[in-house]
Amino acid sequence: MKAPVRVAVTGAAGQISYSLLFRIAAGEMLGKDQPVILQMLEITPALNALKGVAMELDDCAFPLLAGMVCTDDPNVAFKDADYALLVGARPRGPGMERKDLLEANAAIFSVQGKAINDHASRDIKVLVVGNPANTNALIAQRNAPDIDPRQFTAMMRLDHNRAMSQLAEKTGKTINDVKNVIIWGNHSATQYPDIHNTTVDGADAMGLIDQAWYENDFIPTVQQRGAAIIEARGASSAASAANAAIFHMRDWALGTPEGDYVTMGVYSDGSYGIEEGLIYGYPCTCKDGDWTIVQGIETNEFSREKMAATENELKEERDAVKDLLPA
Ligand SMILES: NC(=O)c1ccc[n+]([C@@H]2O[C@H](COP(=O)([O-])OP(=O)(O)OC[C@H]3O[C@@H](n4cnc5c(N)ncnc54)[C@H](O)[C@@H]3O)[C@@H](O)[C@H]2O)c1
Ligand SMILES: O=C(O)C[C@H](O)C(=O)O
Repeated sequence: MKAPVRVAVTGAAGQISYSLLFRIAAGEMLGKDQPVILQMLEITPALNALKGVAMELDDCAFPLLAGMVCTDDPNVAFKDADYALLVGARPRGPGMERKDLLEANAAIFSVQGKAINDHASRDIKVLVVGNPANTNALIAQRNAPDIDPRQFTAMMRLDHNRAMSQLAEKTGKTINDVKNVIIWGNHSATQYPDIHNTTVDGADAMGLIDQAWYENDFIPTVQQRGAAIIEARGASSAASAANAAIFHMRDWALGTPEGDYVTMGVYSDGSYGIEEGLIYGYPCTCKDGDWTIVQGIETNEFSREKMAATENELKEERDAVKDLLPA
């Protein structure tokens, strides 16, 4: 048996975490041979609810669950953490854009970035789920100057999965047939779902659909899917968000399959002309616990315009929280 790793999860009594923690403890994120210690963070008034979640985790008798910590102190939650899933934040309601949450949520991520900097493993892998995820990831990263910025990522995988599923349905194929989808940019309504390099059952995706469906149906459906779920459920996506978090971390830790790539919100190195230092959705492959931005993808004018629009929104969000970004 491997030595246990420490996985910090914030917002651990919230709705996403209720779909997330049990799957992590079951080995679906880091493998069926990897014991985990769950270090769960909540705000003080939610500690009793968190206790209930911990009791249920106990009652599952998961062989891989090697320990649990329940706390309202970020310094305790991130102590020696090897992985951190930053879920705890307010979700949006009907009629809101995700960036409307910036004011409510941004401060959470500066505090947690500092706690990660001071207490976590130097090799920690951080995934930010709480919205607006890319800019919250930027805030956490900038408040953790002693940790490599590449170790802070934002969740774009839900958008990626949504795009795969829409395309499989449209073409009458299965998810397993869809390869190399990209969601460029921000986890917001400006994200750009790009299928110019996608194949479906080996065929070029753009050849299987028409441009009008791509522009007027597919792109807005994927961009607005979070709002559509809120409208239908009366609450933001939870199980699918937890699933995307599991997939993101699993692929980062254990590697992406040969011949496919995934979308991750990662620290821009200037690839594809995007400003360095933004947390931007890029096509990535992962190997040996590290990610690489896929290079050499051709982008046409339509794509470049959309990639720039979502980049501009990320710059605006960054400028709106500049007080929380130490130089
Ligand atoms: N990136 C994505 O694709 C994606 C998908 C779905 C939801 N989200 C976002 O994830 C976040 C959580 O969603 P949810 O549905 O689980 O919300 P929720 O309200 O059910 O749970 C959030 C939990 O976070 C806790 N919390 C608040 N402040 C905290 C802090 N400082 N430290 C620790 N815990 C704290 C709350 O007490 C609550 O239990 C929201 O911001 C939502 O918009 C992102
Ligand atoms: O849309 C939201 O506010 C929740 C989440 O980001 C989603 O995409 O489902």
